[in-house]
Amino acid sequence: MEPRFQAAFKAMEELEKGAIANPDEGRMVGHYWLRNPKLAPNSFLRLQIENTLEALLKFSNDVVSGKIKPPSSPEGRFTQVLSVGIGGSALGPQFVAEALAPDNPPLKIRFIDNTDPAGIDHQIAQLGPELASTLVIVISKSGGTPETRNGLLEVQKAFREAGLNFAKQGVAITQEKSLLDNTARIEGWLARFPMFDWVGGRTSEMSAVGLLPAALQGIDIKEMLTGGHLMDEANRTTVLRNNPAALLALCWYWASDCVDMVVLPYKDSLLLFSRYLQQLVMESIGKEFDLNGNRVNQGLTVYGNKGSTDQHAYIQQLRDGVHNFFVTFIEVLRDRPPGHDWELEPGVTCGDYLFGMLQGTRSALYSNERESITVTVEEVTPRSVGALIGLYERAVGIYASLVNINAYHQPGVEAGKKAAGEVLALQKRVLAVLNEASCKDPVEPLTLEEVADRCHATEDIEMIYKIIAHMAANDRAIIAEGNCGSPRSIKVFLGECNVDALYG
Ligand SMILES: O=P(O)(O)OC[C@H]1O[C@](O)(CO)[C@@H](O)[C@@H]1O
Repeated sequence: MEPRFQAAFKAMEELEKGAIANPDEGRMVGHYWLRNPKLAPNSFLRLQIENTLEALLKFSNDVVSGKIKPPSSPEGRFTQVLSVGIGGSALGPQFVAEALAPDNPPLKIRFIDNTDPAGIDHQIAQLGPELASTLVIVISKSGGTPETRNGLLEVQKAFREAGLNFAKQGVAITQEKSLLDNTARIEGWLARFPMFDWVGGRTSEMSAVGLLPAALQGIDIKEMLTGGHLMDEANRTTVLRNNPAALLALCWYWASDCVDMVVLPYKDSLLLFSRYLQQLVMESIGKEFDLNGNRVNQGLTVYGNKGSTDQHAYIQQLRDGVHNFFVTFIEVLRDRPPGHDWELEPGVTCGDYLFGMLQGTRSALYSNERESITVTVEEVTPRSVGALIGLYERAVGIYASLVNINAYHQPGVEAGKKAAGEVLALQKRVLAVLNEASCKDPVEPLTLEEVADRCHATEDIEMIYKIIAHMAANDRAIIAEGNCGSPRSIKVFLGECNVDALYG
């Protein structure tokens, strides 16, 4: 493997110097500069990074100290953060909050990371009167992701209904001049922080995306950056056996007949690490074509929660069942902060049990020829979390070089987004057809075949059935009579005719 690693190291060196490492999108890949701005290929980018860090530190200090206040909160200061974002604009902040937020943070954080109305309602309801002291951070690199836009619109509605001025409590993190940036600027939001073209969503935790929410929770973000920076330095050696990320990528390569990567941190606070890695690894490595255009269908499937909890869920299958995986144990040496430990039986602490479970599971797997990797950190601190993120970011990049794919684009995601748009367009046509039939006198109930025919979408009849079932279940003025279980029996019409839509 040595020559291939030397090629991967060279590619990484070029990437760090500002090469167009994401060729399809014509982009540089600069997340390593975030923790060492001196590496940035020019002084303009270096200053952008430094100024953004300085600005967000000042902003978070002012919010935490109460210098920046919400306009109409009885507490007189911000007490909550509501983060609206999805994918790379949520997973890092969620992981870091779970891993590092103190028990009583200066601001507590909540997330809206979906376009599920009930989920959004739940988050807003949980805030209750504290909405008045909630700082809403809307995070979207592109500034146009529909789920995030919907979350924003829902939150803004809640603010209006509570008689609050959203702009005075809203912060945008997005690329300059994106739709979100323009909205925030025109509406005069409290603050805006930039996302950079050369930082991908899934590697954005150490940009404003991850750093601002972390700082507001009282997490030492400079330590996170230091951890990432030190890890990057260790990963720059071209001596394979001394390079942690290269060794990790080598293990993945060695195990790549087993495409399932089970990540098991034995530490509750690292529960969301595997969820975070799911995007980082799968969106980066899961590719149809290699860089030469050959179909390769690459991928590593990441899952896992935490040990020893998962031992009582699926470890049975790992030990005895289908052998299509390798496990990564994340071992944390420090059980508790110093001075808090006690022996619950002579010579044994609670943490000793956790340790025993990890080692026992590892041995039990090994005895049945199931291989594993162990990543050990001394304790969960901002520095070690920064280092873990740095380790996996670099391992993904190196692995991508080994299998000759572009780790930094996500063409497959676009297909789903486009298809979702087509479903919503079809829904509008269905509504128009139903409206026309429902405006007749007498109303003309239609079968699904008739709806599909009039929509000129006979091939989409199943989707039309789904659209109608969904709308009928949601008080949308659609009346569907018949038996859901036998779609041919269904007849549909609207409860009222919308004359404007008919002629508009
Ligand atoms: O930050 P944005 O532009 O809203 O995108 C959110 C996420 O959507 C994706 O583009 C596709 O899932 C991710 O790569 C990204 O992290």
